[in-house]
Amino acid sequence: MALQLHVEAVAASYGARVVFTDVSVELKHGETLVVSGANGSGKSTFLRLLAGLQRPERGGIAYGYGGQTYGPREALSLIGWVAPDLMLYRELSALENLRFFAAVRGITRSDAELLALLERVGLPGRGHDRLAAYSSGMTQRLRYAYALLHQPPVLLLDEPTVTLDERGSAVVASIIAAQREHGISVIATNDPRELRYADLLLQLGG
Ligand SMILES: Nc1ncnc2c1ncn2[C@@H]1O[C@H](COP(=O)(O)OP(=O)(O)OP(=O)(O)O)[C@@H](O)[C@H]1O
Repeated sequence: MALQLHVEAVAASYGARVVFTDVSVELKHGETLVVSGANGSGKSTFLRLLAGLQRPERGGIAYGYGGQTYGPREALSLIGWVAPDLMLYRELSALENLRFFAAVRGITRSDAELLALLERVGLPGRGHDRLAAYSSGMTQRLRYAYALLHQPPVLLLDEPTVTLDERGSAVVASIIAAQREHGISVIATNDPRELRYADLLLQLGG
């Protein structure tokens, strides 16, 4: 099914601090939007609005999918989210984390499917290790497994390759490429190397 994102004249503030105003974007199925800008320009805030974790002060955000329109808060099952502040359970193994989040989402995944997903993100043979024993780059890889668990047509990636090595960055590149078949990606980044993913570029902060 085709997925579109419509963002119209959106503004965000925290109290008296205006982060951005009048941001509009149209994203079609298969496209990748890169959101760029200096520290504090509002990249994470923009992704949080798209994920329905925060409401815009003004303007509208809507996803079109299968002939229906969804606001961000109604679109949770359509969205996969990777961000540095995404918390996973350190006292559980990778596999247990994925089983838990599958249950929370009300989806059924066999252990074989979950292990295949871990292999896809570059964690073969590490499914039974507790996260407390994971490095920061391994934890970031697991965030991708979490985000892809329900095969979402919308992938929201905040600082996608933070803490990842070259092979980890290559895994991310293949996930973004695969997402072009499946829906859209929105990437918030300060890393100039990641501008190459952009079909559309949104520059925040002037
Ligand atoms: N929960 C919050 N309460 C108050 N102000 C906030 C909050 N979150 C963000 N801000 C402010 O909003 C502005 C934008 O922050 P945001 O994290 O969206 O920027 P960013 O472009 O993602 O930054 P970075 O590149 O450092 O990750 C900053 O001035 C920040 O201080």
